This record gives sequence, C-alpha cells and structure tokens, in this order.
Amino acid sequence: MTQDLTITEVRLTPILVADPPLLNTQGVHQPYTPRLVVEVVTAGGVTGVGETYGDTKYLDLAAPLADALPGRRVSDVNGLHRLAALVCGDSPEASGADAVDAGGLRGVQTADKLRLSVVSGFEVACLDALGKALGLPVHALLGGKVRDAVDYSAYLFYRWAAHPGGAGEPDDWGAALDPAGVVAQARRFARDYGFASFKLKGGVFEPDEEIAAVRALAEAFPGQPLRLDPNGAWSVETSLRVARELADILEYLEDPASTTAGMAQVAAGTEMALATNMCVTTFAEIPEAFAAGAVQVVLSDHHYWGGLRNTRELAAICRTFGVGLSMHSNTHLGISLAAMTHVAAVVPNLDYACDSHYPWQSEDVITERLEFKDGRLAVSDLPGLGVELDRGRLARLHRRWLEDDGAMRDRDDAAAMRAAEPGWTAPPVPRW
Ligand SMILES: O=C([O-])C(=O)C[C@H](O)[C@@H](O)C(=O)[O-]
Ligand SMILES: [Mg+2]
Repeated sequence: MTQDLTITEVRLTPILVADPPLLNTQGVHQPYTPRLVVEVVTAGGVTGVGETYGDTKYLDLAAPLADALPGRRVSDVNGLHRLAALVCGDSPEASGADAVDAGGLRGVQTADKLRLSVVSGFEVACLDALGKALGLPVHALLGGKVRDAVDYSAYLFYRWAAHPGGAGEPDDWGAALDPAGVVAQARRFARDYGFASFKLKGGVFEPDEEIAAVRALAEAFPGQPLRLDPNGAWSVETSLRVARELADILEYLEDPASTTAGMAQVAAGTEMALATNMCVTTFAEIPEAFAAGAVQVVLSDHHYWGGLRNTRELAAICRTFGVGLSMHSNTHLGISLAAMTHVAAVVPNLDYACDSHYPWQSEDVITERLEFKDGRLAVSDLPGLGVELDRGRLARLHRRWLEDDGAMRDRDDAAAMRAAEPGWTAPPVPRW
C-alpha cells in the first residue's frame, strides 16, 4: 500500500441552501438554511467530503478541529474523536444546560451533542477519502452491505405555497394546510419517487386536524406504513388520545411528548410503538429511556450520534435491547444522503424506511443528484461515498452564505415565522 493517507489540508465551506416554507411546531423553515461542507485532502492527493450542520455554533467547533487535523491519517477515526474532545472546547451557546435547539427540534442540546454533530462531518469525509484511496465503498469500510438498496419514506410537511414576501427560491408544490393538501403532496411523492411509507410532520395544527390528515392518508394509501411526528408538542393525555384514535393506522408515533418521563408515561398507556429523535439522541440518554420503556424505536442519525461507526454501535445496542431502529433526517444535501445510505446498508436491524428531507432540497453540491427509484436508493459500490463535489455549485452556495447579513446563518424556525406572524414565539411545551 503506497497511498499516503496523511491529512495535509482540511477545507470548511459554510453554505446556505434553499429550503421551502415547511411548517413545524416551532415555526417555519427559513428561505435558506445553513450547512457545512468538510473536505479532507491527503498527501496521496485524495479528497474526501462530508456534510453537517452549518450554524455558527457548529462552525465554531469545526474550525479548531480543522486546524488540528493535518498530520493525522484519514484511517485514524478513533483518534478523530479523541482529538475533537481535546480541541473543540465548548461552544458558548451550548453551555446553557437544557437549552433547546431553535430550529433542529432535536431535544436537549449539550456541548457533547454539538461536538458529535461536527465530528460526524469530519468522520464521513475521512471515510470517503479512505475508501477512495483503497478503492472501496464506505459500506465496505463499515463491514460490508447487507442490502443492495435502502428504503426511504416520504417526509410530508404542512407548508405554505411560498415564503412570506416571496423570499427564497420558488417551487411548484403549492400549499398543504389540510387533509386534502397533505394527501395531494403524498400522491406526488409516491408518483415521482415511488415512496411507499409516509411520515407527516405534525405539531402544527390542533391534534384533531392532524388525526384527520392521517386518516385521509390511510384512506388514500390503504395498508401502507404511516407515521406522525409532532416533535413533543402534546401532553401525555393528548398523546394517549391520539394513540387511541390512530391505533390501527400508524406504524409508530414519533415524539408525541417531549421528555423521556413523558414518553414513558405515554408508553405505559398504549400499545402503540413510540419512536424518538428527541429524547434519545446520544448514548448517555439510552439507559434511562430503555429502562423506563419510554421508546420502542430509536431514530438514528449519523449527524447526531457522531458518525457512521457510532450509528452502527447504536444499532447494536438497540438490537440487544429489542428496540427498533429507524433513521431521522434534517435538511441535508446529497453528501449526507450518500452517507446515510452507506450506514443504512450495513445495519441488519434497520427495521423501517428511513426519513429524508432530500426531495425538498432543489439545490445540491454534488455533480449528480441521487435518485430514488421505487422509494429506494441503490447502495453505491463506487470508491468512498460514490459522490463527486461540484465546485461551481459549492462556490455559488458559499457566496450566498458570504453575502447573507447574518439573518440566515443560524436556523431559527420561530424567527422565520415572525415574517408572517409578528410576535410569534416558539410555543411552550406541551402546546396541546
Ligand atoms: O423528525 C424530526 O423530528 C425532524 O425531522 C426534525 C426536523 O427539524 C423537522 O421537524 C423539520 O425540519 O422541521
Ligand atoms: Mg422526529
């Protein structure tokens, strides 16, 4: 092996990506959302790419890691985690205990979780470079794929036709603000991408309206898997009522209540499987939640959990405890979708179709967008992730970030909502 795997350069490129006016319980997506593209370059001349959150608090942690990494090898992924713990320090914004992320709806935010999200982008870039250097796909570096294609689910959102004042990039999806609008959106997802399971982002309207939307979906797509996710907006009582009303319809109910204790109370009163990407988003949160029987399905997310290898470890823990595994998504581009697909391909117990926001993203930084066929993505056997960075596209989205006055650089769905409803603040939990 003559390839020199030593990292000689790390490039960080913050970008702003167009995002439609998708509604959630905190507010609405901004016209543009921040992401960070990480590139690691080896002495052997190979470049690996990764992608993660791009808000200021993540950039603040990524910069010292990028400075410290040259001289290490892309194969030293354990060392990457140790290095990050040493050099990243705590983002000032992460130090407030129990702070809740303003846009990501990812539960309690800690310095540890922020650092792991940053490391995930670097880990993926290192694995991409290592795979390219060795001529192996990332899934082979993770032990080899156990499936040739990964199922994804349609991610339905209540939405407006356009951002207030026509901000951002227009699209032709139209508004979806009632059951008919949600079903029309789902039909388009089924027609254009072949998705066979559907998740509705809830917590936007009164629970009865969202129950009606899910019932309309069940009528339109009989027997197909459906999920509802209000991001912890409901009380235990409301959660139990919704679980009763949708008992025979939902595959699982995602984060009906907002804390482990609340989820445990809901779980004790229903047979419905409860899933989470809010109360179990890091290893330290597992023991309490599993002991309390608070969740029956964990939504993995390699950004949250610190990379692809940690996601595999999460899968092993879930398997051990008889807890199901699905996959969460936040706004992301093709680099992350490729990474999600590689890790999903190696986890035997990925029991559900994965979430992905990707169809909502009209822009990308790779040369060829990934294509869902029959609701699935083929697992790439090309070296590394199997995607190529498009430098022109990256430069354009970076220029947008440079020219932004700061309004879009930190995702804040409640602030975005104020463009339509001045005085709006993220509703207290439980909202209903
Ligand atoms: O499953 C989830 O909870 C999410 O995907 C969180 C996201 O932030 C989603 O709610 C969104 O993008 O509005
Ligand atoms: Mg969720």
